[in-house]
Amino acid sequence: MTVALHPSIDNGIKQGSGNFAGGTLVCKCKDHPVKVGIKGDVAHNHACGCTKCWKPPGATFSVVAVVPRQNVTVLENGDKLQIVDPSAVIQRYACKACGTHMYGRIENKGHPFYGLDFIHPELFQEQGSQAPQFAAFVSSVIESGVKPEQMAGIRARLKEIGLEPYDCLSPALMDAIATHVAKSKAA
Ligand SMILES: N[C@@H](CCC(=O)N[C@@H](CS)C(=O)NCC(=O)O)C(=O)O
Ligand SMILES: [Zn+2]
Ligand SMILES: [Zn+2]
Repeated sequence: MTVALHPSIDNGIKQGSGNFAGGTLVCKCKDHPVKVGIKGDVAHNHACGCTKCWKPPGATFSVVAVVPRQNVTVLENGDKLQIVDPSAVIQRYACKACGTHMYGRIENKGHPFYGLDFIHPELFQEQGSQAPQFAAFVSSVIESGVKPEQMAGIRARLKEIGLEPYDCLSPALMDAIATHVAKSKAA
């Protein structure tokens, strides 16, 4: 049986249109859903295996991307949002009723990713946003109950659908973080 990763990638990666103008993220509530407007396309879309990123029921991975924080606007029913863990680096705003994470924000101005919000593109009501590019924090799925002996199959399946598996972030993002740290130390 094929390993289930996430419903939006299990049947193969659907490429983005390349000119996604933005759209609206909608939570899973039937009544009064939270709606969040996003300007422009997402960047660095990826599968994340960490325990903190929101996943739909049954998924092993989250699918998460970033957008500039000024491109994120709560449009409707923002009173239903609450921060999941105020002590986390990424403050994830989730719907109190259905649990869906609508956006995650970094408030530490010294953080390498300050200025970028984390969102889940599967919540767009529109099609065409950037496709996932790689898989991050793959070994972390073990913390959610995946057996270590399942990891070879999971990594093989990620590669099969075109997502290179990494146990932290991709080399490009790890280099960006290290560059930020080096510059902060030099300053
Ligand atoms: N192994 C840990 C990794 C958690 C982690 O470091 N997640 C990354 C990727 S989302 C991160 O940047 N976390 C910051 C945060 O969650 O606030 C877990 O699965 O809980
Ligand atoms: Zn909801
Ligand atoms: Zn994560």
